[in-house]
Amino acid sequence: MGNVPTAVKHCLSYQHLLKEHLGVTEGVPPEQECQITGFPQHIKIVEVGPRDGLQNEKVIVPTGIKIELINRLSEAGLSVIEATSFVSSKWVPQMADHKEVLQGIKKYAGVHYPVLTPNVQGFHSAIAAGATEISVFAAASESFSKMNINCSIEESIVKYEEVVRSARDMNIPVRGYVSCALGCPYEGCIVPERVTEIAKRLYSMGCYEISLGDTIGIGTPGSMKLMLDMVMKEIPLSSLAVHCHDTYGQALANILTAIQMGVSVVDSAVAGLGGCPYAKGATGNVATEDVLYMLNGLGIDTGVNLYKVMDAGNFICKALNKKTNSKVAQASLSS
Ligand SMILES: CC(C)(COP(=O)([O-])OP(=O)([O-])OC[C@H]1O[C@@H](n2cnc3c(N)ncnc32)[C@H](O)[C@@H]1OP(=O)([O-])[O-])[C@@H](O)C(=O)NCCC(=O)NCCSC(=O)C[C@@](C)(O)CC(=O)[O-]
Repeated sequence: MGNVPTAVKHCLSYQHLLKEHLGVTEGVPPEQECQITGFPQHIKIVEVGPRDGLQNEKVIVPTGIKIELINRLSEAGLSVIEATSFVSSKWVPQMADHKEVLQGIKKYAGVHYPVLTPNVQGFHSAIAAGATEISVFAAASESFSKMNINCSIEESIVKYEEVVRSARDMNIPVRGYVSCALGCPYEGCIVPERVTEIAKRLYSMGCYEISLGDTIGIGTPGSMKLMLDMVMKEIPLSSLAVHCHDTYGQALANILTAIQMGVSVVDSAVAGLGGCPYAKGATGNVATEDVLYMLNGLGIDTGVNLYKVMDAGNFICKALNKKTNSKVAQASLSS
């Protein structure tokens, strides 16, 4: 839990809401009574806002703003912050300043700053810019793979094998994404067998963690459970993460389902920023603030200070001239 005091850890929890916002003074259960058994005791949040959250912004965000956002997120106690992506600037112009961002941020002790790399070219650029952890991103949908990275799933796996081999030679940890794990914007339904197969291939080539992406936020607790039931037979639970977008308002329910099944790594984006340039209509990732509020209410430790994440959310929303997508931040701003 680091050195975040308990009072802060539980800020904006159910108890806080009752006492501070609704003025209830009697019968408020102590925090520990809200710790529901059967959940992981600690959840690692992977903050993807600076990359997944910003990559879809049409107006180029100044590099200094991106750097300040990441620094604020580091100060909030997040242990993993996906900083940028080393993809082609012709494909994703918003990430063209990857080198400047990675080199400009303050590197906090104990905080990991992975970056996306689609091929060996991206890997070498990332390493030259000082990356110490990378992610590769495959899809469970053939059409999405073509649209997103201009190659088939099989071709992407061959490229990633080369990236992972190069990374292993340099002791660089690699995270693997499987997009369209609960549905595809072009093909619709994606069967769990396909997701499992791609996840297994990424895991066997050496990815230490597999993040299962509901790219278009179409999943429900039912489809999340079906998919995880199958993937969990092939990949250790401790190596799985969920990456939920909130297009259909199901993200928190899907995350709750996943953590009830023992998943202990959750991706999210500050202020619910985001969307994928190659998944038309997909809205942002689940908001980090909302995930934290739910986990705080369950008495689950994250080591992250919700107030500081909200502050980072206010900062970036102001810079983008946008309203936050976080329900918790909205409620807090209006109270
Ligand atoms: C993968 C490529 C590069 C293939 O793009 P391509 O055009 O097929 O690549 P190519 O190898 O034929 O090269 C063409 C040009 O791109 C350059 N190039 C080639 N590679 C790189 C590189 N790494 N960095 C910089 N430049 C690069 C290369 O140098 C060349 O430049 P030119 O000679 O024309 O001047 C392209 O399709 C691309 O960059 N796609 C962007 C994909 C992306 O960022 N998508 C969004 C992130 S994924 C996501 O959001 C989903 C996720 C992860 O969040 C999970 C979920 O929600 O599901």
